[in-house]
Amino acid sequence: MYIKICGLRDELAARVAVDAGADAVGVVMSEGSPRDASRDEAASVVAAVEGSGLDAVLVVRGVPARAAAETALELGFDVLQLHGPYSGADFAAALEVLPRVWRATSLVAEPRLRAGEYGEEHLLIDGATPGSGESWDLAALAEQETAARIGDGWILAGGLEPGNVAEAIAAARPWGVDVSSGVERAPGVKDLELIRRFVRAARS
Ligand SMILES: O=C(O)c1ccccc1NCC(=O)[C@H](O)[C@H](O)COP(=O)(O)O
Repeated sequence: MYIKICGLRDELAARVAVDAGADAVGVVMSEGSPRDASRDEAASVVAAVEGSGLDAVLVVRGVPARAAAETALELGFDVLQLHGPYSGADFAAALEVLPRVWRATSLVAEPRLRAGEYGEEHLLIDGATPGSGESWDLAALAEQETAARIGDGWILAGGLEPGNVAEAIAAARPWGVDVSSGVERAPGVKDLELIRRFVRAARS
């Protein structure tokens, strides 16, 4: 199970994610988010995971795709996660700059989702409001027709936490999981022990 800890802004939390056995760390650069990171904060997270084998993922919403990819490249990120209503053309533009781009959206916004439709490396299926910590109904993902249409290699997000991630994995059968609010003690403030517990629970 591939595990991404999202919304990091400091070196210590990034090192804890590495030591806990996560596969990726995410940095959100999105105005209005309680996790909106400065360039310096983003660079410190990238530096903390460099050489560890973890993917450093830049998460943006509402930023033009090519500009976001250029920022990801400049700051040393491995992956760009375009979150929200980006088009196939936006993905093509980002992919000209960076070879690894993920698409993040929800079944509410895009009921007919298919992994890889926009040339993305991975599809992240989130709840309706990214970074809200709100759980959503995973029943649709378990339906055979929907699961077959979506395909493989997708990441589940939205309202996950140490106490529910194992059950969510069993119900939805994703390739990976992503968490932000569920490993925080306040919006935007990561709890190091919850990061460790989340990774353990997702691997259990
Ligand atoms: O986390 C944010 O504040 C955010 C803001 C704008 C766009 C995306 C954002 N987060 C993206 C993520 O990948 C989150 O980890 C994902 O939505 C899950 O969040 P949560 O329900 O809090 O675990």
